[in-house]
Amino acid sequence: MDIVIENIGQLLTLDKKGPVKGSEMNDLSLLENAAIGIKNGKIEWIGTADEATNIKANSTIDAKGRLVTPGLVEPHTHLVFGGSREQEMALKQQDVPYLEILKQGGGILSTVNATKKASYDELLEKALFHLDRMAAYGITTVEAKSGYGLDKETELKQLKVAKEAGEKHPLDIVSTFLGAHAIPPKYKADPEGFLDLMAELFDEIKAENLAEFVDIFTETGVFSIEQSRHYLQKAKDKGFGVKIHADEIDPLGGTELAVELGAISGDHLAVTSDEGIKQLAASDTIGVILPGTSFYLGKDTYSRAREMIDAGAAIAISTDFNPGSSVTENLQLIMSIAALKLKLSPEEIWHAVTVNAAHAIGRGDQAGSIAVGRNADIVIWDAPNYMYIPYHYGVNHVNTVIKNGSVLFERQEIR
Ligand SMILES: O=C(O)CC1=NCN=C1
Ligand SMILES: [Zn+2]
Repeated sequence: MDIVIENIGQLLTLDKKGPVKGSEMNDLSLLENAAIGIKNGKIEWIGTADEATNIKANSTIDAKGRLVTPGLVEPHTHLVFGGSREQEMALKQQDVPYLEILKQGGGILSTVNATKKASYDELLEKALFHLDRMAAYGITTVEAKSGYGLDKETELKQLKVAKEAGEKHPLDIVSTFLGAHAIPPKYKADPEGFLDLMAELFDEIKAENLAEFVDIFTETGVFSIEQSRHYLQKAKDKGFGVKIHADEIDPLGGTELAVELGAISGDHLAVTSDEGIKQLAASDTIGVILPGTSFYLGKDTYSRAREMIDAGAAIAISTDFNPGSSVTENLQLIMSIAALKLKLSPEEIWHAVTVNAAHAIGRGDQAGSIAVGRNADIVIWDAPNYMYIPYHYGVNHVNTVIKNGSVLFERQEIR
């Protein structure tokens, strides 16, 4: 054995077929006084602390009775972007609505301008920097969207940056093409024409393996249900999985569209209708809930994720890391907001940041669980149990992050 992690107080394996739905999300199996054996970057053995004493290993890590879980899976980020939008904070404080800022040419369009100006290397360096911070927060697999180009050249630039970031950085990246993120000014009167332009990229993106999913912002003032249906059907016909930024601000019925199209996930779902909750619960589409965005946009209402799970849906949660509507890589903070504002139990939250998040990006067989044969993506936490993480909010509880069997991050003691 290469490494044995011994003296694990509480081990959450989350070793379930998944996606985990409804009341199943509350059924969290855990092992106490456990140990894990790692060999060639994979999990080779899981057992008790006593059994571990008979195992020869090149090195051991003493978990000192702490919590150990799978590496977190981040299913929804806008990782690759130029610039920043701190100047919009004042508008948010004056309660200028998100869609109004966008209409005035700010918001997404402001980041589009900055992304077009940024060089490939600047975008790559920035993405690697944010991936380092995500790793330090315990995240070991990340979904990354394009969507700040809104022209062929810049959308491809973003996707190529994400691909190279995945090759250069130890975290695993899953890419999504979000060229349909907003309508650029020159297509203001012709959103369909813009979607046709973005759809022309499908063949090249598929051929160069630049994205596995195609996503669209279905929202008032962006793309309608009909435009989204037509565009995503084209993407499905080209062999892409589909996702939808659905029911974030206005309840257009994006959740129902995600279910209708067999989307792997419907994301945001902040204002999903009763009918949408019913259809989601009866489907295989995973609801990816972004409560940090509701918080950051100063919303009084949050996704009805509690009702979604009670109705039988599979739910994942995410930071929605992006430069305008949720500027944080701290998925642990989102776990706390999910507890306090979505009223999810700690058990549901742990399913939502591991096994269900992995399934929401097509990695259910590779990430989000600790099981023999899986990649050794593991986090040792400075916490006695799994309830502690959502309970103690806003800080980083990570002690050690292991990715494919290598230690990526260890908290440094200052004393
Ligand atoms: O504002 C942004 O940059 C990201 C976003 N897209 C749709 N909702 C939020
Ligand atoms: Zn988003």
